Amino acid sequence: MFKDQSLDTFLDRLASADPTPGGGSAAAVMGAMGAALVGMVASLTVGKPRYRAVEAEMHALQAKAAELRQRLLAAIEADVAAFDRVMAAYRLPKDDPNRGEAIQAALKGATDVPLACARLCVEVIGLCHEAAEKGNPNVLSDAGVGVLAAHAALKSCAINVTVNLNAIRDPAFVAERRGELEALLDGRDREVEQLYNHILAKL
Ligand SMILES: Nc1nc(=O)c2c([nH]1)NC[C@@H]1CN(c3ccc(C(=O)N[C@@H](CCC(=O)O)C(=O)O)cc3)C=[N+]21
Repeated sequence: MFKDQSLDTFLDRLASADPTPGGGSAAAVMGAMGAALVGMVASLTVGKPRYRAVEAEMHALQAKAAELRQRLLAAIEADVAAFDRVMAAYRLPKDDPNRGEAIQAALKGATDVPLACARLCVEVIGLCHEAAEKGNPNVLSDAGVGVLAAHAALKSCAINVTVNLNAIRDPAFVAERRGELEALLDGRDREVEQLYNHILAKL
């Protein structure tokens, strides 16, 4: 399991010529890192008398961040499985009558994994706002790193969804997924840029 490997081993495998883990798994790692940074802000806020007013919210934030981190960590593995299936389908003999269908089915799976990951990243970005606004100000910069990581993850998921959709021949599937992706991305650059600038100004 990739998630149980050391960071060093994971990065070696990412850098290798093996197709997986690929950019899809890297996106999930970035998202998980964003969630972990929200967790850090919440952990450094709870239990301190100075932040008693936000104690309950910070506990909830901590729990939500932990859950999202767990789900994004699972997406590392899910993306490996989904993209391995794509590679395996492409490697079927060219004259195999099932090859085309196998590729299409695999591409759909390899689209839905990063799309699900994108949804989680949008949630992490939402949590970063709360961490920045109500968390311990000593770690405001960490909330900033978290939102940038989650945003990089979201946009990376969008790249993988898009590249796969471009090879899918089912117009209804493509339109539906593209629509959801656009909704997830809508206004996000501006939102993150604003939070980033707000954080920078308060450091
Ligand atoms: N959910 C998802 N996750 C991904 O990680 C993902 C994705 N979708 N969609 C597409 C991109 C691109 N990507 C590649 C990785 C390795 C090769 C690769 O190893 N190519 C070899 C050929 C390999 C072979 O044919 O055996 C080469 O170019 O020489 C290609 C493409 C992963 N992506």
